[in-house]
Amino acid sequence: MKNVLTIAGSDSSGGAGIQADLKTFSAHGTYGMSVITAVTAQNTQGVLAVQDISAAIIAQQLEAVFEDIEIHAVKIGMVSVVETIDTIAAKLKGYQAPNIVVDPVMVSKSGFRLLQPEAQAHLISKLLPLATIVTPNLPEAEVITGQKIETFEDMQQAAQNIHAMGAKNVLIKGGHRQTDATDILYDGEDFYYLPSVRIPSNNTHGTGCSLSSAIAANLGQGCEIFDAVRKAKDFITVAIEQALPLGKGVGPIHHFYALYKKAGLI
Ligand SMILES: Nc1ncnc2c1ncn2[C@@H]1O[C@H](COP(=O)(O)OP(=O)(O)OP(=O)(O)O)[C@@H](O)[C@H]1O
Ligand SMILES: Cc1ncc(COP(=O)(O)O)c(N)n1
Repeated sequence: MKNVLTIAGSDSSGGAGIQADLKTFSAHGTYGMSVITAVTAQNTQGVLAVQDISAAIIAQQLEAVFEDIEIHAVKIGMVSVVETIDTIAAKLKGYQAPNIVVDPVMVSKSGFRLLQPEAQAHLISKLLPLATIVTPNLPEAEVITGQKIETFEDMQQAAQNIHAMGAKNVLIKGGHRQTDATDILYDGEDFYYLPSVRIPSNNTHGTGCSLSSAIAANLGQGCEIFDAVRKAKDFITVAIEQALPLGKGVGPIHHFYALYKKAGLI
C-alpha cells in the first residue's frame, strides 16, 4: 500500500478539496492523509465563507504526518495565503517529499476566490519549482503566464513558459475549452495530447482536484509521468460520465464508479 498526502482546503459538500482528494486516493487503492489549509462553507451552488488555518497548525499537521508515516506522493490544492505557501514550501523541502503534484487552485467553479491576489506570485515562485507536475486549467495558466490561451498552440506555448518557471512537467487542462476537453502534457521535451470529447454535464464540481489527486496516487504507486496522467485522465472521464446529480447547482463526480463496477456492485 502506498501513502498519499493532500494539502488542501475542506469542502463541506464533499465534491472538491480534501474530500474529493481522499475519495480519489481510496478509489486508487492508496492510503490517504490530509493537511487542511482552510475550511470552506461550500455546496454545489457556491462558497459561502472561508476560514484559513494558521501557519502554525499547518506546520504541525505536516510534522505529524511526515515524522510518522512514509509518504510516497503529495498533492497540493487550495493554499489561500502567502504564509500557508511559505510553510508548505519549507516543510516539503525539509522532508524531501517525493512526487509533488501542484494544482494551482485560484477561483472556484462558482467564482469564489480561493487564492488571495497577493499570493499568486508566491505560489509561482515557491511551489512551482518543487512540482513534479503542475496542473493549471486554462484561466489559471493565463494568470501564471500572463498570456491569452485559446488554441492548442497557445496551450503548448503556455506549457513551455510554465516549465521554464521550474515545474518538471506541466499539464494544461482543457476542461474550460468550448469544443472538447483535450489536456496537453509537456515534460520539457515533448508534448502529449490527452484527447477527450466534452461531456455535456453540469456536474463537474471538483474535477481538477480529483484529477490532480489521481495523478499523485498513480505517481505514488510507481507510474512514470505519462502513464500517471493518462490513467488519471481515464479515471476523471468515467467519473464525469457517471457524475452524481446532487444538490441544486454543480454536482459532484462519481469517484467510485469504476471501482463499484469492477466489484459488480453497480
Ligand atoms: N465537460 C467535460 N467533459 C470531459 N472532460 C472534462 C469536462 N470538464 C472537465 N473535464 C476534464 O476534467 C479535468 C479537470 O479539468 P478542468 O479544466 O475542469 O479543471 P479545473 O477547472 O481545475 O477543475 P475544478 O476547478 O472543478 O477542480 C481535465 O482532465 C478536463 O479535461
Ligand atoms: C476547498 C476547495 N478546493 C478547490 C476547489 C476547486 O474546485 P471547483 O473549481 O470545482 O469549485 C473548491 N471549490 N474548494
